[in-house]
Amino acid sequence: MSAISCLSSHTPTRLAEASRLVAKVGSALVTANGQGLDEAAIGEWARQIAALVASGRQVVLVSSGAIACGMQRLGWSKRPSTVPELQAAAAVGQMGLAQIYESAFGSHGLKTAQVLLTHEDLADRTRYLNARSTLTTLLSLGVVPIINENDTVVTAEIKFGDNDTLGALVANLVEADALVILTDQIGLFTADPRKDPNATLIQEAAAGEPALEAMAGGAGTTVGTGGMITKVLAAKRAARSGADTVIASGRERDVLTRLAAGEPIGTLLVAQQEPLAARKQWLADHLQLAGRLHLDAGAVAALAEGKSLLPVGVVEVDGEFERGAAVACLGPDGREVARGLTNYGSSDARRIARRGSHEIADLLGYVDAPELIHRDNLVTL
Ligand SMILES: Nc1ncnc2c1ncn2[C@@H]1O[C@H](COP(=O)(O)OP(=O)(O)O)[C@@H](O)[C@H]1O
Ligand SMILES: N[C@@H](CCC(=O)OP(=O)(O)O)C(=O)O
Repeated sequence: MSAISCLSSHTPTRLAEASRLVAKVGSALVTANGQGLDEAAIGEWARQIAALVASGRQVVLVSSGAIACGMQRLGWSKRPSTVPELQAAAAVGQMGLAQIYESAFGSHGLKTAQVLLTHEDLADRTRYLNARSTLTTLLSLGVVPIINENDTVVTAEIKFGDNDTLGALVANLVEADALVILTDQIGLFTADPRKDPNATLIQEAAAGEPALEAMAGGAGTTVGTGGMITKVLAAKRAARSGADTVIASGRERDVLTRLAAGEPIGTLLVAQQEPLAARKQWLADHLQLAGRLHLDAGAVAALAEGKSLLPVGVVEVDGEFERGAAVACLGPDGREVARGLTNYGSSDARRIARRGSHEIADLLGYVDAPELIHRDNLVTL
């Protein structure tokens, strides 16, 4: 049996016990492949989510489609190439999304809340905690939060871009039990089925299994962003907080309610690790880091054993950063092995790199801490 073959596809899945779910619907689905918002499909998901809420579950919906909807409202047949035009389309289209969700859920007696997030909102610890308490309050009030990226204010460099990543970060933020990614395929295939007619569906695998990344390709249409690779990586991220991920077709009849009843549909990517502590989770979810510390092999081994990072194991420091910044720790092969919040800014870190902790006072004239990164502020990857 290969590492990615079915584990237990005929037994009810853990989704049957999931009390908090994040469902993500992709651009291609929401907009019927860019042809304007698919009201019938949106009505179907709203009906199913209303049934889940009525049964005591909490559901967060991450919905794409602002840019595609805005393009249609503005009468643009081609996706614009400039960032301000894309942002303008998103601003126009987000109104369409909000309107349609409000009325679809309203017809089932449910209230919705619009939450637009950026990468920076989730990287800043205070804003992250604010977003978390707002979302959990909305859920406890029985409201369905509808989340999208705040496309209008972000620049290309700091965009989530695809909403799969955003869905995973939201699943971690609210500590969801499951992330359900609905798309235009019935699941993850061994290769892109648009290109390989012999591709077969993966029914179940471990989230984070490296072989999955080799199978997953890019977006299938010009409307979608990211494709399957971002979904596979999203499952890996969501697994860090213990959430299982399902990739399934949003056009499958009653897909959400059947999944929540434990029925195996699409591809189930099972979280296999113990959930990280909330603070470490936040650290692991940073998409951008302020600098990079190059470690020697001994330091890499020490981190793997759960120890703090001492300056003696750091051979080089890249970037300019302040004390308290989130930085990457790279092994001798250049791979990121850990990340953490540094006790020293970059210029001091350079001065104490390769030196024993007892030398810090002489080198800097002060000692903040004997470690460059304390193990409580460090997460290994
Ligand atoms: N291994 C794979 N299995 C299934 N689909 C794949 C695979 N690799 C690439 N794809 C493509 O990913 C597309 C879905 O991603 P995307 O276009 O970004 O949609 P969405 O807007 O739902 O995120 C599919 O239409 C398919 O063409
Ligand atoms: N935030 C963008 C969505 C980005 C996007 O298309 O993502 P995806 O649904 O993952 O292909 C929008 O609303 O247009």
